[in-house]
Amino acid sequence: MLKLTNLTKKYQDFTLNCSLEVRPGTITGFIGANGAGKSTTFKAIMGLISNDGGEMELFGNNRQAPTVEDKKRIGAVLAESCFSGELTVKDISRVLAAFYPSFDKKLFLEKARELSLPENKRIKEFSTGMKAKIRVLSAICHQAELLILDEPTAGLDVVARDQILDLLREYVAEDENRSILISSHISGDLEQLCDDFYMIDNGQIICHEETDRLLSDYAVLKVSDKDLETLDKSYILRRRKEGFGWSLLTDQKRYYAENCPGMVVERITMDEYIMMMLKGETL
Ligand SMILES: Nc1ncnc2c1ncn2[C@@H]1O[C@H](COP(=O)(O)OP(=O)(O)OP(=O)(O)O)[C@@H](O)[C@H]1O
Repeated sequence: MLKLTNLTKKYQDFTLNCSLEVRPGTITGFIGANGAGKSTTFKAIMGLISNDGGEMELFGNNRQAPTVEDKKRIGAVLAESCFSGELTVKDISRVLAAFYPSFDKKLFLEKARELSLPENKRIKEFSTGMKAKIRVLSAICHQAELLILDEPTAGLDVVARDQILDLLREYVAEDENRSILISSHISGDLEQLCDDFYMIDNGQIICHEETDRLLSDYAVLKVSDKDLETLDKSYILRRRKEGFGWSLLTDQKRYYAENCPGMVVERITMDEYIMMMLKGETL
């Protein structure tokens, strides 16, 4: 569906070098700290900025940037983008119907009602959350095969976030070839939604993992300074100093549970994983 190989963008004090793949029928998460390079990657994929090297394969074709036809097959939500403040939901439905032959106006207006978006209010009078909802809705109502979503749930309350996540789940469930690439600072959203995820740090992809594997095989081990000295560290990915000793990130939870009786082996959340990967030391 989408494959980036060493896609490069150079700014004065920042270099992006990104390789990732979004397979048909999957939701791929894209995580990283502020300034890590997520929006730059999304903009490069959509051709909003030129790239300085690398390759992009989109719908099976090598591309420098998506063509007009490619764009009709993509639904995108990019940071800071929104419709003109003068438009209403009804106006937007007309604009999208004119651009996308496969735009489903009935679905759009129906979902807008479900999301409590008034049809005749202008976008400039919308709240931040309402704007976020209309952006996502606009991306999913033209039967796109690929969604590119940069922080689609930013600024939404818990209920609205849940509604958006449901929309995205429905979108993928309706057609097994549809895919999503999504970034979010809310790791719980990604944990619930994504099949796999990439983590980017300072412009470089530092890991790629299946979400199921993260939840089943990764763990945080809690050990004292003394225990750390004698521990088999073959499967330790990161360590962090704590008051009691060390927190250790492993991707071989069972190995330590079986071989180190008495050791505290804690289930990991996406948040802890991100913290360990970004703030922990390698051994
Ligand atoms: N137009 C630009 N000119 C120069 N540097 C830029 C430009 N756009 C982005 N950058 C730099 O590229 C780096 C990555 O920025 P980017 O917006 O991709 O991060 P991000 O991962 O999306 O962060 P956030 O989570 O805060 O949105 C930052 O150091 C930023 O200053």
